Amino acid sequence: MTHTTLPRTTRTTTPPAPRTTGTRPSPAPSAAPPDQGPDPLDIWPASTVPLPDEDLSIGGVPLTELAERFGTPAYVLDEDEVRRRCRTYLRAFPDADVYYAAKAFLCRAMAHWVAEEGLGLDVCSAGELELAVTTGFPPERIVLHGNAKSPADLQAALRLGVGRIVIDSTSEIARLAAAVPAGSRQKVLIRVVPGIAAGGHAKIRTGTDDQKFGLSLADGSAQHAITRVLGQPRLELVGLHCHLGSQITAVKPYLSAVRRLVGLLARVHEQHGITLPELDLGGGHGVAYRPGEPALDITGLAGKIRAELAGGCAAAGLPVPRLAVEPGRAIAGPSGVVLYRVLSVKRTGVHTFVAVDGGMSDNPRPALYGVRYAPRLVGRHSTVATEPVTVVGRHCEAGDILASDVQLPGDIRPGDLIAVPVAGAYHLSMASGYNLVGRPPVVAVTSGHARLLVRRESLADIQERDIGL
Ligand SMILES: Cc1ncc(COP(=O)(O)O)c(C=O)c1O
Ligand SMILES: N[C@@H](CCCC[NH3+])C(=O)O
Repeated sequence: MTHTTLPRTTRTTTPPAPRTTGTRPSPAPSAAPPDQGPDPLDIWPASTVPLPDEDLSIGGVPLTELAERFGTPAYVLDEDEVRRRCRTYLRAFPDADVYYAAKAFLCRAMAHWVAEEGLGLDVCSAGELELAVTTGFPPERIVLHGNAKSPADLQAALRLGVGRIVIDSTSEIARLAAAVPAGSRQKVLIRVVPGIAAGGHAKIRTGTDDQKFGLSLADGSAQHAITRVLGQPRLELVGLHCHLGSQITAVKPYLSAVRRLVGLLARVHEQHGITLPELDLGGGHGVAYRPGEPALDITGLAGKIRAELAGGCAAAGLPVPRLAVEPGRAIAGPSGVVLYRVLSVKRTGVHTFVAVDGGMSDNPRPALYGVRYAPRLVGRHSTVATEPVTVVGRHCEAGDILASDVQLPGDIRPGDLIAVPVAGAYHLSMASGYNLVGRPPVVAVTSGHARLLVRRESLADIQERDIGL
């Protein structure tokens, strides 16, 4: 069996340092003194520089200028930060295939940057797939996922020639095999559930049994699926896949997964006499949403995975399979910032509610997982002491909370600009049309320039879809 390495033809060899690294004044005007905890800017893109009046620039562009030019709410993506994070992965995993998980955030520019950097792409729908391929993303560098792939997903994958399809259920096997044109073979992996609990919230843990993803090792479903796939001449089983969950900040669960999957590779070798050449460990690498929170160290993770894999394979008498990883959040998350304008401030006697012009329609994460963020007033220097406030959205739900119990100046008022870092992943990709407010635009910043990547969803867009009575 053969396997292909992701071509990295367009990647430049020396990653340039972020444009403004080293230009943050030290100490930064808005940075906390060392004895007062971590620097609040630690979780911002590396290009972030404090400006007068509590403004910040990202990619060389002041946030106040971006808010003026593009309106609010607006999502800002630091292109250099995205590229720098891609390169960190390629350096940490030089012998592996790194697939960016499009579900974290995808637009044409993002697909283009990721392709240029030499990564592959993990997609989970015909929509993500078509957007990437029509942007020029090489289909052979794409892996298709999904616990419930529709006929349209599979047809698009086969028509466009994706590199890998990850089998997630037994019923999918015959269906996929039947759709593969005669005379050709589709490379597939089997998504294995190793029975490992990891991830930032119960709703995003996928390595445990009894949830909707993958095929269990414990009950034999994974082994059964392997036998079934091997019986399909139009499918070429190239390896095993496993995705433990998301927002994982420890290395240990990954090492446990490696041990269990190497065990399965050894059993496959024994039972079927074949050596599977690939092992995809999925994504899930956690990031800090607030200063001082833990984040997974990618280079450390890579070294430990490599060692565990080499040791396990040597002990089992197997060659080391080619590794793949699928980071989403750790590439897109810290590269994005969202800007909101304050619309109202309400004091109930117990809480101060600072209501902004976005909300759960552009960021459902606090409502879904209780995630906490670190919003910041930008563009106005306040001399008033901070006090605890709750930043809420504009939607018709009391649970439309963006950040609870955060410190903002006591004179926070309508018209103020608020910026929230680590907003690049799973905000807009999970955005909804709730209350028909329209989804915010996406703006890229780099080298002192800003450009619109995705325009704001207008009332006309919304009305156009509704064909009437
Ligand atoms: C199969 C698969 N790969 C990769 C990812 C990316 O995860 P993360 O954004 O946490 O790195 C996900 C989402 O959790 C996933 O389901
Ligand atoms: N959507 C989740 C992560 C799930 C990842 C997709 N499998 C989040 O916002 O954290």
